[in-house]
Amino acid sequence: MDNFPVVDQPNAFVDDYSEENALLVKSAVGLDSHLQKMVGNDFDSRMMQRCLELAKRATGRTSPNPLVGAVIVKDGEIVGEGFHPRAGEPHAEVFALKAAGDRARAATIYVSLEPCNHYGRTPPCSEALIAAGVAKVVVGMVDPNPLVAGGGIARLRAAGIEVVAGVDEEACQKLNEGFVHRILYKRPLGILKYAMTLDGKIATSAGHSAWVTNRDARNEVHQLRAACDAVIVGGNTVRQDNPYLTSHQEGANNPLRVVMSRSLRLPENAHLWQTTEAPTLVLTEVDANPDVKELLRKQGVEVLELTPLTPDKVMAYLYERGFCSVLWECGGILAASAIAQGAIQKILAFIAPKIIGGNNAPTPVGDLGFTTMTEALPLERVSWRVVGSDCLVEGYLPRKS
Ligand SMILES: Nc1c(N[C@@H]2O[C@H](COP(=O)(O)O)[C@@H](O)[C@H]2O)[nH]c(=O)[nH]c1=O
Ligand SMILES: [Zn+2]
Repeated sequence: MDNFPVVDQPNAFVDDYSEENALLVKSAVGLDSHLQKMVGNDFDSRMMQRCLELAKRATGRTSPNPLVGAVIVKDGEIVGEGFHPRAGEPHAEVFALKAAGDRARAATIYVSLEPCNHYGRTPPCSEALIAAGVAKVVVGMVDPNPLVAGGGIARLRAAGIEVVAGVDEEACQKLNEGFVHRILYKRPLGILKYAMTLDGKIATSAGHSAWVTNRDARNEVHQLRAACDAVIVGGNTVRQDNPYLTSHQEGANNPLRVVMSRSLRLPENAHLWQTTEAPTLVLTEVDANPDVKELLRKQGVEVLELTPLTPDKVMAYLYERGFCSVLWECGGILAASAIAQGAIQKILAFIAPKIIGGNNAPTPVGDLGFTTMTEALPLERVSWRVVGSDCLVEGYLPRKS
């Protein structure tokens, strides 16, 4: 399944694309002669799904840019593919065009995000598509970036190219929800993830939390981390759980591990400082213990002072750092503060069918100051699915007006 040379070596294939590779890709997508006869939405949707598959090859590596995939089809055959590997490198369309060469002329290109129309770190893809002589462009979603925002589509149409927009739009939007949020609100998308028992506890009253969920759910969390730019915990979580916060997957992205600690009462030896597969950033306040700062820095940990250290300030800082999505894996007190400050938009709650009891056992979200049920935050766009023996509930917090 993984043997697409054009995909596994995104940059190499610019020069390396061969007829043989084209055939490999073609058969991998299942474009046999009977599928070549598919027309209209089924075919468009299939090609857009392929774009998304390609885009995901760069999961966690493109911020502040989006994940984008492109496929060029000529006479029912894929003649070029590409994806955006990271910010500063060519866009998906450019890789696909290089791969297709002359075969791009009069072809259709599928791209999961509207082609850009601006000179950024790279020249506009709209002009590259016009120069290559493509006949039709099928777009997944319009680019919310004000530098593009429909301008790419308009430019292509003005050049006489047929443009179809909105194919599998929902899936395209979902893949880049962090990028879209970043562009619209000038903050990374905040995702609060927690694992609780059926009676709403994240640990026993003695603080023991390994493990609430089953292995499948934990694997899912690792994948989630690989798709995020940063993961945030508070000092308490470091002291109690001594987590790694990595994606635990060979070759996958690891997020920046962020610890928020005003007091800097942190253990001298923690997995976070002793593992090097992912960078660690400790955020604290200006007057925090200088000895601990020194000790952390000596262990290769980046230490920064943000005073006052609040969730919104942290998200503002991570936005400046170019991040699109940030995973909050903190305890209830920090989670409540992050929700109250609007630092969290999305909730992922793993629910394990276990009962732990205990009046003092911690819960996923601390006090929000609500006294009546009418104040409860109603999640929107809620969905749930079974992950191993657990249930995963996903939803979005309403935006404050
Ligand atoms: N990565 C990507 C696009 N990204 C668009 O271009 C912006 C970044 O431009 P630049 O700084 O030049 O890389 C990014 O914010 C988004 O609006 N566009 C596309 O057509 N295809 C791509 O593969
Ligand atoms: Zn572009």
